[in-house]
Amino acid sequence: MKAILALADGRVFHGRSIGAPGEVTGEVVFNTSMTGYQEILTDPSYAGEIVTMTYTQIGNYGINPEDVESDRPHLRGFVVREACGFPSNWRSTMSLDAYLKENGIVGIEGIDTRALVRHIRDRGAQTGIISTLDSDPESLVAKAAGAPSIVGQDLVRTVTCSEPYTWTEGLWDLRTGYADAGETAYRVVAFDFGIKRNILRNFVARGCEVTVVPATTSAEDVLAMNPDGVFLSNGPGDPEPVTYAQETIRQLMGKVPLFGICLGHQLISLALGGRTYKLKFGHRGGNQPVRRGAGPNVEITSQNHGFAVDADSLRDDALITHVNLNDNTVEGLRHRTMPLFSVQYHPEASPGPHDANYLFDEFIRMIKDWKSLKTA
Ligand SMILES: NC(=O)CC[C@H](N)C(=O)O
Repeated sequence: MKAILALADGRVFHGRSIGAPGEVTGEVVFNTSMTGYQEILTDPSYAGEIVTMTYTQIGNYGINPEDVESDRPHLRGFVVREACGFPSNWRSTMSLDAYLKENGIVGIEGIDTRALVRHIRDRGAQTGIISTLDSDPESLVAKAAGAPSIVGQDLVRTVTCSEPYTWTEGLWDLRTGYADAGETAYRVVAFDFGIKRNILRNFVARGCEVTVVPATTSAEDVLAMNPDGVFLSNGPGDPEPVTYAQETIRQLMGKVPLFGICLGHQLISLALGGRTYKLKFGHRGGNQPVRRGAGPNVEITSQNHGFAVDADSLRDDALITHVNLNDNTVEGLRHRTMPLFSVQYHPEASPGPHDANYLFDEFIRMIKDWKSLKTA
């Protein structure tokens, strides 16, 4: 079956349908990871986005029920050069195409993804449409141009959990699979703005009793749970309209150690009085170089964000700890007096890289120090 991808600025690509038939609009972005397509499909941060994979063949190790970051795919559409129809992997239980169909995700293959990515890099990420229903390019471009922009929308409300829950699964091991929770020493409350499971697994692996709470939970309710630390998760879309979370974070600052990843980092920055802005085409991939501190230390990181924190908008009480070496944008910060730090990238990255995994240990250290101060 034929499918068309059209961009708001008039560029049109003709290809073949993969996954479900239909028509979807969203922000067209690209990801340069060579592996991890299951994690990308199920990362709630991609809600509202049509994701293009730059790697030429996707689906070659199939789909398994374990390598997921949430219970279902969240992105709006999926664009690949070639969707592999004959996966080879002992863990695979179905093909990419079957998985997309089962979950109602509209996709397209067989287009020149290099041309698409160069276009987005030159002109910027923008709204687009994938359709198997409408074959008129002009009509599709008009629909893409008329689709709502990702800027100004609160997409967190569309992915957050409705009730608090406890998380007990630890990290995965090749021989034994996912670990069970062992003895717990710290109580962590994790805000679900679109949380990825591997973050929760990293907390469990470090002896945390983890309670996940909805995005709209009040500071008062969180403090009533008597946490040793509070985590602010990744999540989709523009951080600016998520004002309720910024207010909650403002109320929690200085009362309990805080750690934020990606959207959580952006929300912390806004709560500190900073500003965020939309990047031209974002950072999405597994090889983004980040400089740590002022010295020569570089981490290769996994990233997925379309917005960034404006360095000039941060006051002196926020110390910029990490910087992206491709474009010098802010990748991490720490407060000079309050127990609080955050990163724009993903220390939990599954399938890696794992250079930044030490950040979970830093949070545990911060919790320990805070606990000993309280009891001193
Ligand atoms: N992974 C994330 O948390 C992404 C944060 C935010 N939605 C952005 O695109 O910048």
